[in-house]
Amino acid sequence: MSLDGLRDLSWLILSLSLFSAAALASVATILSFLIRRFKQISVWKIPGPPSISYMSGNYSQMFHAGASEFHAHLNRTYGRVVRITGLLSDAELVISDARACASILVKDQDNFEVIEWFMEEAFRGSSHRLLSLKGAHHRKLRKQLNPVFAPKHLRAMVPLFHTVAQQLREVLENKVAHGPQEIDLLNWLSRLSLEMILQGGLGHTFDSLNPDGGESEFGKAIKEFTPTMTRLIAFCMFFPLVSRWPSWILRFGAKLMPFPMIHNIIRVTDTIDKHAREIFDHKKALLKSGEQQFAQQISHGKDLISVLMKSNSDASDDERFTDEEIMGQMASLSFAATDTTSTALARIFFMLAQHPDAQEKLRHELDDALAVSGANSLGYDELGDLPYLDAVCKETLRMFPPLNFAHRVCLADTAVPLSQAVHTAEGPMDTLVIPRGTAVHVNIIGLNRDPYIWGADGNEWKPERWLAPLPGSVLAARIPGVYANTLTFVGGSRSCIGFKFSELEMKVVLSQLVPAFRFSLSQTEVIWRFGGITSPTVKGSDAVGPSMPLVLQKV
Ligand code: HEM
Repeated sequence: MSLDGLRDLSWLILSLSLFSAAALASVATILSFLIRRFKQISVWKIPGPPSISYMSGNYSQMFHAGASEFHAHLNRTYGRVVRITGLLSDAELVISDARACASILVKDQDNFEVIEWFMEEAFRGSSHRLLSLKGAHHRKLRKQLNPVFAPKHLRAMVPLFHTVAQQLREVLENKVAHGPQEIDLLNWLSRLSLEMILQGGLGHTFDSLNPDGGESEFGKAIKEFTPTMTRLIAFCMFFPLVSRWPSWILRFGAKLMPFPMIHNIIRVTDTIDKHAREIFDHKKALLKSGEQQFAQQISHGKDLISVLMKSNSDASDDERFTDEEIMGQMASLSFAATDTTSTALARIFFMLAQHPDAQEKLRHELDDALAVSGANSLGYDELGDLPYLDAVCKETLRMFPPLNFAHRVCLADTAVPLSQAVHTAEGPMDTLVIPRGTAVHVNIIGLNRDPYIWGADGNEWKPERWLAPLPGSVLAARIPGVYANTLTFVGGSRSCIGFKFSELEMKVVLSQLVPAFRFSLSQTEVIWRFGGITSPTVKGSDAVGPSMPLVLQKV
């Protein structure tokens, strides 16, 4: 056979193989869908809202900026277990039943994969990452990482937190030096939270609180991460089908897809990775140069990644983090820590502005504590001993969790017990059988406000509820959360690793700003919009993005 003939034959074989592989993959996908549809018959019996579109089901009601009202409607009308319709009329579940949440988040957690981290894994370039890992590998790395967040390391971080918070205090003092001013506080809290995790988490700075400086490329990418990810939730139904594929294939396929939001997430994660690598290389070089050089970092070597790198040098081979894993950690910590904490802080200041009495009470408590300490800032134990400060944080995080949902996808058919039976047309159902591939939205805000748990005033912001013993119904519910009987930081091995870091950061910032400024609502109406993280926006200014004007006045 001639050379040309051989070439034609190999092309033919290659084309046929590709065609057969594509045909097989399509048949497998369709079969998997059909099997799931069949298994989902029991899920369809669960009451839920009518679908409004064959293509997108209830997604346009569930995941748009004004969706909070729809989420509350689901709880009011259908209760703690609600069936909604997803993409291509797939059945999905929205669950705030405490026992079911305990099964999904803790007991049977290996059967319920985190959609966001999974997607992060799919779209990131490097072959090693940390918090996007699953099952045993995730548990192993999480176990190794937990000590980095131990109280002794957080305690050492308090002076650094105060320095950053004081920097913000000075910026704001300059702004209100000649009288009360309306200030977009969210903008400053976002810069502050970024700087806190940069300095406290990574031992680095982008000088984010410089009033003359712009936003860093890293900061922009961090801000874009969660909203971009949330837009991708519609694709979650396909993940169980591809979850075992290597990430380089997923990434290659994702680049070929005609969806700008997928290209966006690749760009965002690449940018975060690029900066994480630069910061890591710098830290590694310092560590090599010796203890003295390492301590010259902005955090004096007390940041989380420095602690990890130092303990890593002494770790045994099988416990040692690879460089790639440390970098993956740096990226994950940065985006997990920034917008969550800044919007939580923004909500606290907003509530204090709405409730001047509570603001005054908090100011008194902080002023008294400062007077007793005789210093210009409160230490770790002093901050931990202030009951009203604690109550304000807990109540705000209960009523307004920055993340309304923890999204999961079921990886294996699972029987999930319920605290309270669901009433279907065919009678009560006290165990849910969730088929593989079903998306499950753990309804954090629904459980945090459940009137059967928290009482008839569960929907009201009342810090005082934390100053007395909690009602027996709260303890009886056995809420599987790591923080204050709420799901704000969820529970199980996937719970928020940084919740104590975040709590401490919030308390430090409140202790610096509340004694210095009086906060009141401005004439401009602020509304809170759902979008992965619930954030404030000026009513009618959709294009401008999140912002929260408040009036600040020197005390
Ligand atoms: C008010 C602030 C915060 C809130 C409300 C919050 C909430 C959460 C929630 C709900 C999860 C679980 C998501 C899921 O399972 O679907 C989570 C995970 C995580 N958070 Fe936070 N977070 C906050 C601050 C922080 C901070 C400051 C850090 C780092 C210093 C951090 C680091 C992480 C990491 C690394 C994970 C993944 C844990 C894992 O998969 O093992 N978070 N967070």
